[in-house]
Amino acid sequence: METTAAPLLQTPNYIKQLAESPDLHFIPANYVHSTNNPCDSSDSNSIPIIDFSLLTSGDPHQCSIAIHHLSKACQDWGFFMVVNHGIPENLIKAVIDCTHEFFNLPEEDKREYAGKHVLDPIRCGTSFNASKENVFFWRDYLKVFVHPQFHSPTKPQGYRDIVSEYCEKIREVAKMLLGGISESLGLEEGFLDKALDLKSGLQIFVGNYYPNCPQPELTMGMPPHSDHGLLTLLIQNQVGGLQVQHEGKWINVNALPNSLLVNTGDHLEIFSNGKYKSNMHRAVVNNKVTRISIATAHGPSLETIVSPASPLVYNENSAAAYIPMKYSEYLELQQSNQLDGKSCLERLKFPRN
Ligand SMILES: O=C(O)CCC(=O)C(=O)O
Ligand SMILES: [Fe+2]
Repeated sequence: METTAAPLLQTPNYIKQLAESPDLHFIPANYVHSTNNPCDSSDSNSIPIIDFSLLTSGDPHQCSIAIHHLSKACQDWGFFMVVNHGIPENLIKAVIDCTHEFFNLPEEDKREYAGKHVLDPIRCGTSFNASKENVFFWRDYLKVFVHPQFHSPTKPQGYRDIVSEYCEKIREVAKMLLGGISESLGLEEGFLDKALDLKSGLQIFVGNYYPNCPQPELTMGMPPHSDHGLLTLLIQNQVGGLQVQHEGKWINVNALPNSLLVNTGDHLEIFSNGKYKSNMHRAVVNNKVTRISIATAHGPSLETIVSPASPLVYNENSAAAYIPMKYSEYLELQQSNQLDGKSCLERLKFPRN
C-alpha cells in the first residue's frame, strides 16, 4: 500500500478546492488517519429491509408485520433500508443534483454560511468538527434547518422549491416510521410524537460532498460517529461509501435501488431507555468518483427535555438509564470542547455499579 503523504497543509476552505488541485497524488498529512483501514470491511446482504407500504397499508395484520420488522431492525442493527416509500425517484435525483450544484458554486457564494454556530440555521464548511479535533476528513458539508422553519441558501436557482418538497415528504416517512417504532416499544402509535413534540421537531438537511481522493485507504470521509436525534434518512448519488457497525464489524452498505438508508440516533436510544442503541456509522471515500449523500436528521423540538419514556421506566424492572437533557443543550455540548474524550451520549448515562 502507498503510505507516502504530502506535508501538513493549512486548513483549506473546502476539500473540493484541494481535491481539484492539479497534480494531487498524495494527501496532506493532516488528512491521514491511522485508524483501521477503511477498506477492511465486510459486505452484507443481511441488512434489514422495511417495506414501507406494509406500514401504510391500513391493514392491521400487515402493519403489525412491519412493526415487528422495525423492532428487530432497531434492536439488532439500529439501521435498515426502506423500500416502497413513495418518494418519487426523480425528486430524489433533483435533490442530489441541486445539492451538487450548491457545492459547485464559487467560494464567495458559500462564504456567507461558513464558520457558524451549531444552532445557526445554515452552515457550510469542511471536515468533521474540525474546530475541535484539528484533524481533517475528506468531506465538505452543507447543513440547513428545514423544520419547524424552512431555511434555504439563496443559490442555486430552484434549490428552495426542490428541497422543501423533498423535506416535507421525507418528514412524513420519518413520522410514520417513528409511529411504528413507538408501537414497537409497546407504546401507543402517537406516544413518541407527543412526548417529543414532533410537530415542532427539528429537521436538518445535511448535504455531504466527498470528492474522489488519490489515497482513499489513508483517509476517511466521515469518522465513526452516531447521529443526534431520533432517525436519520439518507439518500446518495448511487455511489457507495456508507459503512455501519454491526456486532463489532464494519459493514459496507450496498443500497437497494431507490431505497432510503435509515439509522437510529442518540435520542431514540435515550427515549427507549437503551433498548434501541444509536447506530455507529462512518463514510469512506474512493479514487474514482465524487460521492454526494444527503442525510436528513429528525429530532425532537429544540426545547424538549429528552428522557427515557416514562412507561418504559416506571415499573418494577427498570430504572432510567440516562440523565434528561434539553435537545438544544445536547447539540451545543456535542460541538463543544467539554466532553473529556467521551461521547455526548456516554456523558448522559447513569453510572452503573
Ligand atoms: O455520507 C454518508 O453516507 C454518511 C453521512 C452521515 O453519517 C451524516 O451526515 O451524519
Ligand atoms: Fe451520521
